[in-house]
Amino acid sequence: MNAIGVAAVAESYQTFNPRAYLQNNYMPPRANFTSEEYAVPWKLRRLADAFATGKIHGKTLIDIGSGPTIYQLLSACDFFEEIVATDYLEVNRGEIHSWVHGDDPGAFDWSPYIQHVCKIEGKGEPWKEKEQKLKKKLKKILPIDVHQPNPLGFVLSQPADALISTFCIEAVSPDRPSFDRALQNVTTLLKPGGHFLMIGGLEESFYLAGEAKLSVVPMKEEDIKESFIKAGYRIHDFHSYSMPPSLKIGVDDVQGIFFINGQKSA
Ligand SMILES: Nc1ncnc2c1ncn2[C@@H]1O[C@@H](CSCCNC[C@@H]2Cc3ccc([N+](=O)[O-])cc3CN2)[C@@H](O)[C@H]1O
Repeated sequence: MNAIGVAAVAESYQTFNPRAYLQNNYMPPRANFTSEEYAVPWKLRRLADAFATGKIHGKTLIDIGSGPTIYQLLSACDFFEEIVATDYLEVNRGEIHSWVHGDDPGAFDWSPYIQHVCKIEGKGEPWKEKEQKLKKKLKKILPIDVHQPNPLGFVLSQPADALISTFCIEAVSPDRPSFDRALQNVTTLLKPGGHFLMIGGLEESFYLAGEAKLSVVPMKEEDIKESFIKAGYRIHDFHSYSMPPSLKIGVDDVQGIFFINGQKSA
């Protein structure tokens, strides 16, 4: 492991500002729900379609590097008994805790996301029901370090039935070998035969979150596929999205977004 690079990443995250990060990526123009040509509806569609197959379900889903967001869990919540959110930073775990417990008037408003997901899932589910369902299932919000062979420490009782992760591993890995090692580390948390849904940035080298400027290891489509195969996954589905110029707003240099559905070999 590139210990110096990983330490530098950890240092850079000390000034990560969750509110600035949410503003940059989860408010307009990126949070434009009018068409799936925009990034957020594209991501929500990928996740809704993956869970709609009914093939990804079980007792526990772990979200790797949740950040301060919960949108990535909205379509999953019908298919798991419990959902575990994780992040390296207490400030991000605190943002999720505030949303779950509704005890902070300044907490981020995810209702447009919940309404959009209910609409595209087409089950006629009232959005407040989905909101309550997710809050009830989000039972644990744990510290994680994907660079540790045992990313959750020894907290986990048994392997998860599925993993999900959005924009995390490429944004915390100084180089490709570190990315591959981190993917292998988190794969130990998943049962054989379990699915891992990952969304992330393509060809991204940096992003901003308030004072913090974070480095990202630029990954191409083929790099992601190769890393998943090396980590022992069968690739069930892969989609990529190209960032329109209107969404290149200076908060990062991301060129596109990938979605991958991998199944851990039994
Ligand atoms: N060692 C570690 N282990 C686990 N998690 C760790 C570790 N270190 C930091 N973390 C944790 O991982 C981080 C996850 S947020 C990473 C952001 N990724 C880049 C950003 C995301 C984004 C979002 C949306 C759109 N879009 O167009 O819609 C584009 C883009 C592209 N830019 C952060 O929560 C940190 O706290």
